[in-house]
Amino acid sequence: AGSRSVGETVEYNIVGIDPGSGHMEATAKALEVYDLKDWNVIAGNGAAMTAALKRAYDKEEPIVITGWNPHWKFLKYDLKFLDDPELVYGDSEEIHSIGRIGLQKDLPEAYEIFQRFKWGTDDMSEIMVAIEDGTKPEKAAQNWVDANEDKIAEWTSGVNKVDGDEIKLVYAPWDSEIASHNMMKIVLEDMGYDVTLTAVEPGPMFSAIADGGADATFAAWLPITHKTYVEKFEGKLDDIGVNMVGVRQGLVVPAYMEDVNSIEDLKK
Ligand SMILES: C[SH](C)CC(=O)O
Repeated sequence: AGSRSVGETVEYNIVGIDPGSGHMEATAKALEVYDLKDWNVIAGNGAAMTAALKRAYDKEEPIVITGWNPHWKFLKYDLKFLDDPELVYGDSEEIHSIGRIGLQKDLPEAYEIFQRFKWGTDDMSEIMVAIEDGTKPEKAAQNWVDANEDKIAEWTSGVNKVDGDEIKLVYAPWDSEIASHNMMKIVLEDMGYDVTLTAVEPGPMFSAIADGGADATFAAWLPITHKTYVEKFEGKLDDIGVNMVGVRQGLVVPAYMEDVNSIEDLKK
């Protein structure tokens, strides 16, 4: 019999993450745009996706996952994004800090810090890799804060400390966002805030800020990944600024899948 199609080698499955994520929305669109009608995306979460990746990678078996960078998987495994000529996933994206309307008036010092907050994919990856290697998120974030006082001073110098003001941060527990939000919790606590950090699904991450139940998130991937949510809550969110550039989402395969280099190749 001839060699199996790429689809047959992975039972036409793409291993995805949580249902409400921008990944899953973009991947559903990719199946349409690239006419991958026999394919389906398995919803799950980041941990299930990376567990499936490990199982396949250790046996050098084919696998297609929804992936994003920065993420520790690119440091641990030899992976590649599939070319996306139709730009369904966009190309380079940015992560934005989003606040509730009124935040600048209510918590001006925190707002100033959020306006100045910017760090690199390597900074985030440092915390993420430490967590993946077994360090607790709070400890991995504290270690990064201790080693990067000069960078943090760019966000906080000249900002007055507060005396126990409450601030509520929300984030979807993707490995990248676990890193960023545990780090910012420490920065804000060092500035005197009483910080509540709540992990929620992607939808509630935006709706909680839009209805004022939460104060901010640093997890909005734009212009494509979270476009739907930001449009849905148009006028009810304050896009405070970009905290990271050069991020990317898309379909990812191990480099050993040498004949699969574009989403188009999934039809081979
Ligand atoms: C961190 S992932 C690109 C986020 C998402 O897919 O919504």
